This record gives sequence, structure tokens and C-alpha cells, in this order.
Amino acid sequence: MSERALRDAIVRWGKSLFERGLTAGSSGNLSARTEQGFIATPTNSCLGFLDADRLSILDEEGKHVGGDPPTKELPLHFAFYRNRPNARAVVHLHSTYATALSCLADVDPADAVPPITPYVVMRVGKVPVVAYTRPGSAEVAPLIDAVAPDHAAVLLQNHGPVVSAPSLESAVFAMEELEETAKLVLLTRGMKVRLLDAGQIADLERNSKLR
Ligand SMILES: O=C(CO)COP(=O)(O)O
Ligand SMILES: [Zn+2]
Repeated sequence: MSERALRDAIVRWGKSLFERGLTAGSSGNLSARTEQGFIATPTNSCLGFLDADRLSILDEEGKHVGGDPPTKELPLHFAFYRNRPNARAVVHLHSTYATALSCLADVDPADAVPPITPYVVMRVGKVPVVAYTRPGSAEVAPLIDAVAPDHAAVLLQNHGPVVSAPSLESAVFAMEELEETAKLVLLTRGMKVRLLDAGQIADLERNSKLR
């Protein structure tokens, strides 16, 4: 995808996510890999009103080389790119249900999203909870380094979800799946829920073409 097309895609997806209430105010940020480096949403920008010509441009080393000052969550985004060679986009939101899950004291920090439907297994996989750090703090980087080689998505404790994927579109789709699953998990909390069993999960993982 050309840099121009990627800029336009970031604006379109940002608007779509914001208008559907998936992140509020100036919360959340998007980034994507380009041939020369990265494009990211500017800090304190509203995802619903991005300007394609003012998006932040970073070189391969993450140095700000154009556009408005970048999201303060670059250490978070770059930790995914560093650990996942196939990652070409990172999406971070404060979506309500995934964030609610990130606040619960009794979720399994190694596996916060139970496999209740096939699509969360296919698109998202196991989601660990990463210990709380201040938004924008570089202290998140070693925590992501510890989990990102094996996980494309995480919940930042008491903060919100982060998803990486091989394209911006697939990162957004995975984020939407994560949010919808978190909603189902919370809707069915306290009920007797039938999870997918190990055989069903292995079958989904084997049939990676479904992804
Ligand atoms: O979600 C956010 C912080 O975690 C938003 O930060 P930015 O406005 O710097 O992108
Ligand atoms: Zn945030």
C-alpha cells in the first residue's frame, strides 16, 4: 500500500472506530509500517477527526521526521513491531468492554479472554494482561517485549486493549473481535458458559487459512 493510501486508510478507520463509540475523546492511537518507517496518529488527536496530511511520520528508528508530534504511546507500538516481524499495524483503543475486562481483579493475567467463540480464537488468540504503567510511559516496553513474541494482542491493565496485525484492516478487525468478545464475556459473567474445548481450538489454529 502506498503511503498516501495508508494515510487515507488511517483516517477512514479512525473515523469509523470513533463514530461507533469504540474510543472516546482523544483516546486511542493507530500506527502502520511504511516502506520508509511508520505513520502514527498525532498525540491528543481525536480518531474521528484526523487530517491525512498532519499524521505523524517516523523513520525506521522511530525518529519524528514529519507531521504533528506523534502519539505518546510509541514505546508501546514499537515494542510490537520489534517483537513481531509480520506486524505492519498497531491499534490501541479505550473500548468499553475490553477496558472493563482489563480492570477486573480476578481475570487470568495469562489468558484474559476465554475462548467462547471461534472468531476470537481465529482473529485474536490468547490475550495476556500487562501490568499497569502510566499512559505513554516507556516502562511498558519491557513488559510488551515479554509477551509480544507469542501474543498479537494484550490488555493493558486498567487502561485498554492493544492489537497488532499484518495490516491495518486486520488489526482493526481483530480489535473489533476482541471488543465484542469482551462484551460477551461480561454479558455472560456468572452464567454457566460452555467454552470451546481444546480439540476445537486446535482445529481452528490448524486451519489458519480461515484467518
Ligand atoms: O490512549 C492514549 C494514551 O494511552 C492516547 O494518547 P495519545 O493522544 O498520545 O495518542
Ligand atoms: Zn490509552
